[in-house]
Amino acid sequence: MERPYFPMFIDLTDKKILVAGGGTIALRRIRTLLKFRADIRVIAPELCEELAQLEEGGKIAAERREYCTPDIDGVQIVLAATDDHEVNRRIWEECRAAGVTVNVADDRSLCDFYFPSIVMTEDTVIGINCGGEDHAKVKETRIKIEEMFGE
Ligand SMILES: C[C@@]1(CC(=O)O)c2cc3[nH]c(cc4nc(cc5[nH]c(cc(n2)[C@H]1CCC(=O)O)[C@@](C)(CC(=O)O)[C@@H]5CCC(=O)O)C(CC(=O)O)=C4CCC(=O)O)c(CCC(=O)O)c3CC(=O)O
Ligand SMILES: NC(=O)C1=CN([C@@H]2O[C@H](COP(=O)(O)OP(=O)(O)OC[C@H]3O[C@@H](n4cnc5c(N)ncnc54)[C@H](O)[C@@H]3O)[C@@H](O)[C@H]2O)C=CC1
Repeated sequence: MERPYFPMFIDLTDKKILVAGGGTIALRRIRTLLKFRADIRVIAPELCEELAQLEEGGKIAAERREYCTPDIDGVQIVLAATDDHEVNRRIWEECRAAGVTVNVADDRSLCDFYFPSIVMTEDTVIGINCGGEDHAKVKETRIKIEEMFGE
């Protein structure tokens, strides 16, 4: 690994998280974040069906419109997960300028942190990452660990 990132286990219960984008990747990541009782707001012109259900169930807040700059005010963590590279890059620039921690799903070079793959048991949380270099290996490793725990 050329540039390993430090795995830091943080309390999400007091953090506001903004997710720009409401598609497949946003959904996968929000499902993970909800296990850690995060406070999540989604901004996207279109939300996939499952995210709409999470909104109806009161699990997340959502607004159906394009991302705009004031959305990052008062937020601690931002996930840029739209399908528009320019928008994701603009979000990164604005978060950088405002000192907000940001992850950009379509560009590993613009990630303050990588989104981990997670195996969670009753008393253990295992985060997996390959330094941004091998998404497939992260997934394989997650499956191996799940098998180890009999999940
Ligand atoms: C660097 C990182 C930054 C970050 O986003 O945080 C990143 C970046 C990128 N991923 C891309 C593609 C894919 N990623 C996956 C899967 C996962 N990717 C995840 C994490 C990360 N992905 C971060 C660290 C990873 C590491 O350490 O290597 C996981 C663990 C977590 C999660 O996403 O929930 C999850 C596995 C979860 C599990 O199964 O357990 C699949 C497969 C699939 O979707 O099934 C594909 C499609 C196939 C392929 O390309 O391999 C692209 C190109 C996008 C494009 O083409 O536009 C980029 C952009 C780039 O590399 O610059
Ligand atoms: N890091 C990872 O693991 C992976 C990342 N990707 C990347 O993630 C990104 C998202 O992919 P998917 O979720 O599959 O796309 P998708 O097409 O399912 O969803 C895109 C979402 O972005 C929203 N969107 C578009 N313009 C927007 C704007 N201006 N403001 C707010 N929201 C906006 C759309 O309304 C939609 O909800 C892509 O850039 C893709 O390349 C894809 C696969 C894996």
